Amino acid sequence: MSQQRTPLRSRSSLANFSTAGMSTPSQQTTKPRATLTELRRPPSSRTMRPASPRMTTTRSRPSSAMGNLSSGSSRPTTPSFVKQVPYTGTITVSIRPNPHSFNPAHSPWEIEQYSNTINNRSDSVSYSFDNVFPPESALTNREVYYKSCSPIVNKFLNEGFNGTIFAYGMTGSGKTFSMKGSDQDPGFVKLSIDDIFSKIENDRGNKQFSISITYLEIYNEKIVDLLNTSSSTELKIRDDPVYGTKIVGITSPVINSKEQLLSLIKKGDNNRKTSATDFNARSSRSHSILQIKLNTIDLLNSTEQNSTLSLCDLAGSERATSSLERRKEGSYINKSLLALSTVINKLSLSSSGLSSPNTGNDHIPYRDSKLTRLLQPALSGSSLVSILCTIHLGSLNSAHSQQFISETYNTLRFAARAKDIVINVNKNQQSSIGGAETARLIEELKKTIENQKNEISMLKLHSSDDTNMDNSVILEKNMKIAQVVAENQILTEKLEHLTRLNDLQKTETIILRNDTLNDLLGAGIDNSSSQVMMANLEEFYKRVNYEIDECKSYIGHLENQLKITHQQNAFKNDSNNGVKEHSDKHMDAVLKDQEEEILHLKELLKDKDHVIKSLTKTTKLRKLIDSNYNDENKQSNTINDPNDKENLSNFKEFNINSKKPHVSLDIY
Ligand SMILES: Nc1ncnc2c1ncn2[C@@H]1O[C@H](COP(=O)(O)OP(=O)(O)OP(=O)(O)O)[C@@H](O)[C@H]1O
Repeated sequence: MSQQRTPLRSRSSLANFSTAGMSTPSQQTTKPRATLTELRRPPSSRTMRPASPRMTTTRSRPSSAMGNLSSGSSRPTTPSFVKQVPYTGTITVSIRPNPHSFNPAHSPWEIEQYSNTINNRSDSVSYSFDNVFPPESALTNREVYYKSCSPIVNKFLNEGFNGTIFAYGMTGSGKTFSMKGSDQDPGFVKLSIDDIFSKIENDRGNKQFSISITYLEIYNEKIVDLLNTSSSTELKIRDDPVYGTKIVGITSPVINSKEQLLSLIKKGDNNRKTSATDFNARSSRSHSILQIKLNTIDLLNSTEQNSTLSLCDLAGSERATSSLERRKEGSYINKSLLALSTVINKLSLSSSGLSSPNTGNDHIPYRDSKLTRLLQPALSGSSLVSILCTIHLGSLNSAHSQQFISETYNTLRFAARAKDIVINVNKNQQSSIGGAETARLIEELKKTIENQKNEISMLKLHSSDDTNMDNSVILEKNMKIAQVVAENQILTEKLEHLTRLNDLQKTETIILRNDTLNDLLGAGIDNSSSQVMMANLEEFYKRVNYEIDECKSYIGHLENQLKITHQQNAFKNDSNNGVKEHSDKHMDAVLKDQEEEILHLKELLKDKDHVIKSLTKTTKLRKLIDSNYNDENKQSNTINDPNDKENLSNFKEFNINSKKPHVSLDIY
């Protein structure tokens, strides 16, 4: 990717600006707490649709609105994009058999490609999906990607939709083969990155793009940052109004080039836990999620849009294996896949109108596993989704035949339920650069808080029903409630903070800040613009100082809150010994959250200090260059007075020769 860019005029956060705008070397940045621009969109809701006929012997399903690119399919298409927003339709579901475990003479399964159907000969059960690929080794990942994923990647790139692609299936069935691929046959990750960068290349005249990524794995129910495995602290999931959920403290490097992105992913892949199992010599023992966050600035109509593409390679379901460690991993894997299956089942019932809202049965247990919690935004309507289900067609006389048949049935049932889910996806809002969005952001934050409160009530309702449950289950449920309450408390704090910022003058300050900064950095280097630049710089200092004051006051507010929580904690421990243990854990979680918030804010302040220092240095440099070039009478290498000598030493300090610098701002 070329480094030549016109100045960025966006309301990106200061922390982002300092890594991108200042063209520092590629950094692994941990994002600070949400800034104004980060607070964008709460997850949107699912819609109900009329009941679809449940499984009989033959399932004929509507295709997803992403369009079926295969020829010959006669199935109707579900409603597609109506005037761009929202998207109402089904999840794209595709089936891909592993060619190595297929014996056509003995397999109970047969595939009808023209109708995208897979049938079991022994019991005449038949399933239809958006795509059912043939079990051929010659079928490339590119062909599968083109039919099952590229419509979603295109919507992600061109229309600002979030996209989620995940591979699900039994161990050894071909998930990693499809997602990761090989040098000869690149997988979905590489193919979507190719699409992203060719889009950037094509649109570089009219649009500016910035990309950041996160790459994590869920191993034994713990989230591991694949781009920074040195940290021993467990990463936590939080609700987030922009992306639905977010991981606190995960590294999120800004991407400078395709090569850098691919090498980061390679690094992450190498950090992933893999081991040999009974079915796969290099089995993934974790679920991995790669998120590519794209910020697009349309220079023609001065709008900005954010969208996220999530690529997930799930671990495979499996039966008990001989190794103790593999068994332990396997039980975590199976538990989280069961949670995913339950979520999919409930969403499918809800979409079919078969669950009753009043009984509380439509409560979707996203919090039962880290996997479902992370996929929650996607499955609850903030993302277009494509699921690739990989299967073993097997053969009746193979050693693993029974396991293959039952796992393939499980996978197909999962796929069939997923196909029943109707999602109503809003594309991410385009925001005008320079327009005040605070009021809308506040509304969205309020909605998220309200949704959380409903979830808390729902969870409480369920706990009060559970009179026959044993103590450990009740405790676990209570912990879940405490967790949501803690998250809710933090979002409420954030809302208060944002509301305080919503004073018109303060909002303008935030907007102007980035414009000023851009003017400052994007200014030419003649004398008059240098003066403008100096004036801007002074203005900028004032504003940053104002924000620092705001941050300090917020830190003070949080510290106060912390004190109150400490006091309440002490009081509760005195007065309520019966629930002391649980109360302790809950309070600890709240305290830890608040301490993290303070830490983040302090980091933000540090970032700002850093930006001020960099700007001071830049200004000094510009002054030097201006004075050197604008003095036409001066001989280029003659040093006559003390100021010139000082200038020379300053040039040395900056390690430059006295040539006019080329001013360019890169956003990645
Ligand atoms: N469509 C395919 N064409 C050719 N080879 C395949 C295909 N699918 C899978 N394989 C091969 O099968 C083996 C297992 O595949 P892979 O590792 O992708 O399985 P997996 O589903 O990711 O398993 P796990 O859940 O254990 O990680 C690999 O050797 C892979 O190369």
